[in-house]
Amino acid sequence: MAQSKEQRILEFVQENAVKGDPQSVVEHIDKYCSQKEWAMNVGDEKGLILDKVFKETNPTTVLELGTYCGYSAIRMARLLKKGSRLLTVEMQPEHAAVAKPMIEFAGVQDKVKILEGATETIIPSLKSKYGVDKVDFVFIDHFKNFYASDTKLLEECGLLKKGSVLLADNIVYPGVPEFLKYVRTSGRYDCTNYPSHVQYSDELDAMEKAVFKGY
Ligand SMILES: O=C(c1ccccc1)c1ccc(O)c(O)c1[N+](=O)[O-]
Ligand SMILES: [Mg+2]
Repeated sequence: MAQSKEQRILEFVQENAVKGDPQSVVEHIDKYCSQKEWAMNVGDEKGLILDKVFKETNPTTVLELGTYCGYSAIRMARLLKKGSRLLTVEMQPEHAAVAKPMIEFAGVQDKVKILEGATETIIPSLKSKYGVDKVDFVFIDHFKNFYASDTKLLEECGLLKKGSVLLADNIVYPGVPEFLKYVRTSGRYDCTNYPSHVQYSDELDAMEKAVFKGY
């Protein structure tokens, strides 16, 4: 069977990056995806925004919606303080099958757990099945049509606390208008927009930070 783009990215990392060095893995994914084949990792420019907001939050419990090849999970895990954990949800098995060895190659497998399945199923199980009380930081980067419904689901499941930070990718491209309207008009979030560009491109994009104000 022909190799997928995601498998080619993994192979490039395994053959060129430094094993056990998450920064090297991140840099090599960016190198491949900027020079060889575009891919929907959050990328280097928006990755710096992710780093900044993540460091400001200094989270203990992190949730990611949309693992893809593991780039942003590895990027966040390299900044995670001791004793913290990152749960990342991926619906597509073929992506999870690449992300797992990618995360292991980066050496962050003890901090990162991939949850395979649909967010609408997994989010309601986080407390009972994974022992989550509240999430401090949520990076939202999965199916664009699910951003708004999954944000409301996080609220309904009691997973957010006053100060929980949501950071959403793709505010401009492909765009998430329902999510943006909800977080900006519900009265439940303090929002900040971070203009940027589509990964590995000059096209405009942005990220949105939405800080939960409490129930
Ligand atoms: O939807 C796409 C997309 C659309 C068209 C072609 C390829 C990807 C996309 C583009 C940039 C992203 O950062 C991203 O997260 C996604 N995504 O699918 O989740
Ligand atoms: Mg994205």
